[in-house]
Amino acid sequence: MKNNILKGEYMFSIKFKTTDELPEPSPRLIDQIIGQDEALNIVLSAVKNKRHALLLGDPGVGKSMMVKAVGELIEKSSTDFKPYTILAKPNLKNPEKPIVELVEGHYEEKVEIIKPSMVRQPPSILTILIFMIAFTAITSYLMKGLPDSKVLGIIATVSIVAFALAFVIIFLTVFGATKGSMSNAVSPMDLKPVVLYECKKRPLVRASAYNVTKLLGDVKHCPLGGKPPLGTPPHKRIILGAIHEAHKGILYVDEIKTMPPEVQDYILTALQDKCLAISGRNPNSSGATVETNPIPCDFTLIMSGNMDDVNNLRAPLLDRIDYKIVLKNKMENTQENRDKLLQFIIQEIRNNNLHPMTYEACCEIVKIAQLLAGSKDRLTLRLRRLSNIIKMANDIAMGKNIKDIINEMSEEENIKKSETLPVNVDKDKLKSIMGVLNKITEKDKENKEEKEKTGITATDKTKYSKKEIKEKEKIYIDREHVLSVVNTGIYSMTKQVAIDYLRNFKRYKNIVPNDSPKVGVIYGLAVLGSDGIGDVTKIITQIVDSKNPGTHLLNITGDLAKHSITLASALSKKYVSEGKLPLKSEEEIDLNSKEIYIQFSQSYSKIDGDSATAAVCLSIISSLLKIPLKQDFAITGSLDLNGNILAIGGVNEKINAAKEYGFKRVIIPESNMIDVIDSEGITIIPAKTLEEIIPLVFENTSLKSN
Ligand SMILES: Nc1ncnc2c1ncn2[C@@H]1O[C@H](COP(=O)(O)OP(=O)(O)OP(=O)(O)O)[C@@H](O)[C@H]1O
Repeated sequence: MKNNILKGEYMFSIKFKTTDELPEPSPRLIDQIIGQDEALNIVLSAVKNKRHALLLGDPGVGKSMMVKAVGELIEKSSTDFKPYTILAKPNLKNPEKPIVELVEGHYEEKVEIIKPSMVRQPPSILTILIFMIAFTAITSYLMKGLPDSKVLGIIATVSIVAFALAFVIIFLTVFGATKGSMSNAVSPMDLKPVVLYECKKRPLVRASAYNVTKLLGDVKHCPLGGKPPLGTPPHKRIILGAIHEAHKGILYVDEIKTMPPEVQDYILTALQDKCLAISGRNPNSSGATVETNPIPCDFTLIMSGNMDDVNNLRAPLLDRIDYKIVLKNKMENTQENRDKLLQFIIQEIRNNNLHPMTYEACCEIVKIAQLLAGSKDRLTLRLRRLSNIIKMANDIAMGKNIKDIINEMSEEENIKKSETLPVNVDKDKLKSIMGVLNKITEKDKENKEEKEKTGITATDKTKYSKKEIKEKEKIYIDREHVLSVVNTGIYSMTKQVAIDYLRNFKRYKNIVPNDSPKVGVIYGLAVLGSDGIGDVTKIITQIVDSKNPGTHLLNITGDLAKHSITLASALSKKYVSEGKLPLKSEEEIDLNSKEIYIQFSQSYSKIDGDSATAAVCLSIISSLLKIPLKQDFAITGSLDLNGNILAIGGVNEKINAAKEYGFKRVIIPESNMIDVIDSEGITIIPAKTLEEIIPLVFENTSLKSN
């Protein structure tokens, strides 16, 4: 039954031709999460008990989705939640320290009558003028009554100073700045409290770790012009942080890799004190001098990131996170899980408003899920990638392929060109001719497109009833559409680079599958890029007699590869010296005088890994014994010092490469057989030990007859 899963009949527990026959999936996000039951239960329990949690896992396994689903649930269970409002008020004693208050329950704005006595106003121009007149009158009166010229002189000096002072004040008031901008000026409107945030239901606030302002809040600076206008009092310039908006709810911080250390310190303080003051984040702005009182922020913290990102978190913060939850990136390939994958396909179609999918296309998606999981008995849970493939297959089904886009663009280009015709061409006439021509070709194109899509032409449409046309017009995402996404690799950069590399380079590669047997020449298998594709590598060994015996590696840069080839060299020498191999050697071999050269021919990219160990070992044995190797196979497999062939990665990509290059056989480690998804078109030989495969790879004439 397991072997048949790809042929169709046992793929899903439900029979259908297209997904539009299947029941609608649940609209609740929590029911839409597949394959992460364990993690989901822990997150739910953490949130219920107000414990902090850290979600770790590969990209696109559903970390954000899980938090959103939890948010949806808490929103609905907010019956015991008391709404609150956060207000900012001016601090008349110290304007740079505005007061932020949390008001529980429903907040109603009070219309406060502000007495002028509450406000300290700067002297007005009129006051200064009256003061000046009075001062002049008093001075002249005094001057009249004072006969002593010395006293007169003093008074005259004081008057000049007073006049000068008054002049400066008037000058500054009129020309330098407005009254409102003077340091202590407060208009009655500026005394009104400002509502910073109204929270009516248990909040789930999301912020990216790198967005410091969004996360911790800020005080806007007071630029000349712009907003806020010059002279806006500090309490009106406060921006609340996500950390405060999440009070009594959940704060979800993603992208922890990008969280600066000082932000981690602030979060730590907030977790400990359950409140955090806001001050201006930009040290060069006027906001930096403002600091509020500590504002309540009692939240449950959920953070997420990829596994390696955890290294960016400071130990004291990590220590305060109760649950560290690792999400799975694969699930077992059982019928129950394939049904879940089908549920995911239907969800994606519904959530993204896509066309329905045929049964065959769904089967292909399962196959891709296996390929991305790297094994036949696993299905990937990196579902964003699958979702992208489904969306792109939908676009292709709608006829939006790359060629169409280029055609559309060149049509626009043609129209633009016609706009810039030489002056002697009658543009209007040309346009009308082009219009007629375009109409004719458009009709043809329409008919052709319609026929391709629905089997009926646009002109034929008149012959069918509305219901029949609707049925025929329906677009389905088919297997071909899914395959064209996968084959072009448009969902992955590394895959495209690998495809491009192979497309350009393959024709220059000196790979001759199924050639006559050759000494020291063997074909190994590799995978290019992390999401890459398989490739065949020609490995050649040459041995020369020398006084400096040793093994030299060519084209090898990776450390692991270097070590594995040292192992292969040692093991091959051991086999040859012991003479236990079932191979006829032509002559006695003096291993002490052999210098071994191993070349990974035409491999210009960085090579690493140990999956070529078995191939290299066979190649050295062949060269030492001068026995030709068959050329109809490619081989992959790591080796241990006892000659056991060990499992490798990317087996399916490697098998595909051997198939594509036209090899008849491929030898893989026996332990990798569980991973093989598609064995059609090539003979797969599982191997446990090196000795076991010797009769299969060397020419029969070279084998000892026991
Ligand atoms: N377990 C899942 N069940 C159903 N759909 C999923 C699941 N995981 C991912 N998806 C699909 O992939 C999309 C992206 O998932 P999400 O953003 O939650 O991934 P993530 O783990 O937060 O990724 P990243 O680490 O890149 O932020 C979802 O909107 C959904 O369509």
